[in-house]
Amino acid sequence: MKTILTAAQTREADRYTIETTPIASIDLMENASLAFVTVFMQLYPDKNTQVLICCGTGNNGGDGLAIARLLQEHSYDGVAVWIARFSERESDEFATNVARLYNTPIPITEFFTGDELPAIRQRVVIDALLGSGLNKPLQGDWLRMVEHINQAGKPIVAVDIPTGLRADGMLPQEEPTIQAHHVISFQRPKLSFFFPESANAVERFHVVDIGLNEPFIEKLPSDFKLIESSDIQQIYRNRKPFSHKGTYGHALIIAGDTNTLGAALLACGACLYSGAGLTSACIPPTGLTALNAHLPEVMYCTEEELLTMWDRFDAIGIGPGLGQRISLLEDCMAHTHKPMVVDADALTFLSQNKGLVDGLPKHSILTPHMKEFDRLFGAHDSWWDRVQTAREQAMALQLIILLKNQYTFIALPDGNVLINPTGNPAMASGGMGDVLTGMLTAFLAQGYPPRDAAILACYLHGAAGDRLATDSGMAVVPARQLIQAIPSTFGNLFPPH
Ligand SMILES: NC(=O)C1=CN([C@@H]2O[C@H](COP(=O)(O)OP(=O)(O)OC[C@H]3O[C@@H](n4cnc5c(N)ncnc54)[C@H](O)[C@@H]3O)[C@@H](O)[C@H]2O)[C@@H](O)CC1
Ligand SMILES: Nc1ncnc2c1ncn2[C@@H]1O[C@H](COP(=O)(O)OP(=O)(O)O)[C@@H](O)[C@H]1O
Ligand SMILES: [K+]
Repeated sequence: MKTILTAAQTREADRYTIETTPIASIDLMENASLAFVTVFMQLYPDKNTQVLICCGTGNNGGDGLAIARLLQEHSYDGVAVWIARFSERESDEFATNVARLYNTPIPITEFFTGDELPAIRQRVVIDALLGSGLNKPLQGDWLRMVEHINQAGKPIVAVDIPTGLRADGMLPQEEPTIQAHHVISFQRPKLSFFFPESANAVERFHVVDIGLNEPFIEKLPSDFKLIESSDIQQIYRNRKPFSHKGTYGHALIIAGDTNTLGAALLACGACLYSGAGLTSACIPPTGLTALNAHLPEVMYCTEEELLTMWDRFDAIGIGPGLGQRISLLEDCMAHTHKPMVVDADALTFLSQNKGLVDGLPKHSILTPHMKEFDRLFGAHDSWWDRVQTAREQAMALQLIILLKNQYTFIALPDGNVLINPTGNPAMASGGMGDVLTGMLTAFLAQGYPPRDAAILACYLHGAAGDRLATDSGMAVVPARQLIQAIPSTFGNLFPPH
């Protein structure tokens, strides 16, 4: 897992690296600029691309100047530089790089006001106006220049972070920023990239290593960690020789009502395809034919039968499409003490009966989307606040709160918040959450601790969606199809020995 840093912590890592390694600040800037240029050249390999680099006079601007020089050294001969001299202050590294740039043929235009800026004729703009040093909203000349650049309608590649976007903390919806098509961010993605409020500022981001001291960074106190594929490799256990269905646990899905049986079928299908040894479905009798037709591997269990069967199940997932059958949640809570997965209608029921939340088995996994979350824990104006609440509630209630979104936040009882990097907008359609519930239940049934089950399920759910969207070029990934891609996604990530 990678620790996500605040802007202040990035400065700390910067200072520590300079103090403890034989690297000067100006060389660190050169590293960062070279790392940027390496990715930029992959994005725009045509050396005839006309590039305008807009620089401030701090270190972000210093990066921009170095990038201009390096692009020119790599034979990009249509490079031009604008310098926004809206402040008296210049950083030392900026000053050094200006002097270096004046030794090249690159045209440099300096602006002392944001009024009457010339039209942008270049094909691509690099935004190096302000970086993580941002300390107030853009206004005046800065704002005019940022608006001018956005209005030019050219692809924008931001250095480190789009100008105007805060790296962390609350993101006011209406604050203007550069609207970047790509952001090439140094050492770590910024926390704000994972919040929906940054959608206009960041279309895609790339992260480059610039040589900051990694052991120091990993020791910095941070509540936020980004999940990586290596974490999945560590957690996942391949199926063993001589194993049998009993080895992989018995999962129970309590879901579906007469008109919402599909949700139950999706959750059961995902549970089956995620490797539970046995899957039972407690669905209404009217769904039996559909269950047998669609998922003959899954066993049917009536509400009456449940009364004598609770002990047989290794894990229970409850909620998708449960409708009127919601009293089953209380039965379930009365009879099982193992962590369970609570989703959809079961979450709504909890938000109407808040006293019940305390009675959930510790380390149970709640899977609210934004609206379900706010119904449970109160309205929030920003994702920053929502995630803070998730963290506090996960600790107070000793539950795992999986706050679903493009980047799902997994708030753990120990106060850590994990961010899942997989998944894409092709997955934004009904039933996708039911699939996640089935996957979570399957991993719990297989004996993964709840934290590991949450990480595995979120990561593989998104990875299966990414495989279909990216490798198979599907613009929309229906939940049913995602279920079928689960086994091959596993197989791809963990080839059998
Ligand atoms: N963190 C690192 O390890 C490295 C960072 N580098 C670069 O350094 C950048 C940070 O540089 P700086 O700290 O010099 O800051 P910036 O270049 O982001 O900003 C310069 C100055 O602008 C002023 N300012 C902030 N918000 C403003 C606003 N809304 N309107 C007008 N003025 C405003 C502040 O006084 C700030 O110090 C990073 O984003 C990155 O691009 C790289 O040079 C290499 C190493
Ligand atoms: N843009 C997106 N990128 C990645 N994942 C997404 C996106 N939109 C939705 N998802 C995933 O799909 C699921 C949607 O869950 P939910 O809203 O509960 O769906 P439903 O109730 O229809 O089953 C979540 O796991 C979420 O992370
Ligand atoms: K920038």
